[in-house]
Amino acid sequence: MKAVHFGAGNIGRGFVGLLLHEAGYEVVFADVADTLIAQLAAADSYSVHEVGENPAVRTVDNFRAVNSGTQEAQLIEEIATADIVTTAVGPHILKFVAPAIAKGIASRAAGLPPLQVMACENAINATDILRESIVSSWDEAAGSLADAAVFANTAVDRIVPNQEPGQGLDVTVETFYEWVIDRTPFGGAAPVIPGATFVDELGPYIERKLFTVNTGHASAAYFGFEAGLEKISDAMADEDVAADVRAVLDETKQLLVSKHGFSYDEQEAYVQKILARFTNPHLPDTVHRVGRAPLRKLSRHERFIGPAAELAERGIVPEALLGAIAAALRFNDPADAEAVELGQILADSEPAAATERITGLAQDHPLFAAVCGLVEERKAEDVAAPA
Ligand SMILES: NC(=O)C1=CN([C@@H]2O[C@H](COP(=O)(O)OP(=O)(O)OC[C@H]3O[C@@H](n4cnc5c(N)ncnc54)[C@H](O)[C@@H]3O)[C@@H](O)[C@H]2O)C=CC1
Ligand SMILES: O=P(O)(O)OC[C@H]1O[C@](O)(CO)[C@@H](O)[C@@H]1O
Repeated sequence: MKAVHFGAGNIGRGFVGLLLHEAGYEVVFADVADTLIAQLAAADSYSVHEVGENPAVRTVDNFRAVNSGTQEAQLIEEIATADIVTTAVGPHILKFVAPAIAKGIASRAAGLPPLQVMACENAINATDILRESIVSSWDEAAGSLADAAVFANTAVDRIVPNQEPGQGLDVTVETFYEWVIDRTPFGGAAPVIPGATFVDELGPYIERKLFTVNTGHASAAYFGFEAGLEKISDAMADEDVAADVRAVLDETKQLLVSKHGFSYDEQEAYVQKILARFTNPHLPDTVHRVGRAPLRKLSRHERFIGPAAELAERGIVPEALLGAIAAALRFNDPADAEAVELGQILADSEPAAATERITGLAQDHPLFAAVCGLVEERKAEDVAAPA
């Protein structure tokens, strides 16, 4: 059994690649980072260090590597003969990996079972996003895409921080993980991945994960950044930050319980478990990594505006989420390209235009005025800031 996995970064090596390896797949890592691909090609194995409660070290071997930027023919051949293709490249990168996947699917020999494609990204229905891009570059002469590939959405959850320099290919991760996969597209022929959980209705799980783990984690990052703290565990040790994060998760809990019918107690237990994960002092995780890409995180259906908009539509003012959005607007990390772009939008545009551009909210949406007020405040701070 062979899996081609795009993105040999933190989640690629420390989570998806590990679980595919443990499921018995030979993993072919595809990435555009030359040094990383050279390291993987030269290595026989790497270690995944699980830190926190019940720490463990797992070894990954039986992998190969291909440079998806420079070795297209080899990549297409790997995909043509694979059982599974997965990605962990970032939601905005999916459109760039789609053409090679389309060509690989088109090159499959007649009689092979359909290629099983799963995007493992922090985005609602990331595989659908990938499939749309594959459809756009599909060559109709190759026959029916639906006969040649099956696409399943997934939700992935494991905190994998940026790795310390000098660690080589080894990855430090938290002990917890959850990979939830929509079983329904496989029609009885789902892959056997013991570390994954297959469900018949993925939607509520994806939304619960994004609006709890990711909303909470990013809130800790933005509140922590505002408080001048560096590590996520230090941010969570700060009483004010912890209380603000808790208040945010109370609001998303209210939405998730009423929208998806999770019981109050079940959601509370989920929140408690996640808050404990954020405090893990063994993870060298920073507010800069967890707060990365604020424009993506502030977009319309993402972890802040998504739940805040739905609460506002229900007549509820999401005070705590608005606090987190205000903190996100202050995430001016000069090393983060999206944070720099966010600063530029705030500087160059009028409040209403900036709000629309950053959040995708329509001006007549019940959340718009409150967010626009925050944008206005943020702009005033910049104007008032010393040069
Ligand atoms: N790190 C974490 O704790 C978690 C991350 N995620 C999601 O997993 C995805 C990946 O995140 P990380 O592994 O943290 O990022 P990362 O930056 O460590 O890894 C991404 C990898 O993708 C590669 N890449 C970029 N463009 C590419 C292309 N065109 N073709 C092939 N490879 C390409 C990069 O070189 C890099 O090695 C993101 O969607 C993220 O939201 C989900 C759950 C947890
Ligand atoms: O690219 P993103 O959305 O910041 O993804 C990383 C996030 O995913 C998580 O691992 C949660 O699964 C968080 O640790 C982290 O904040």
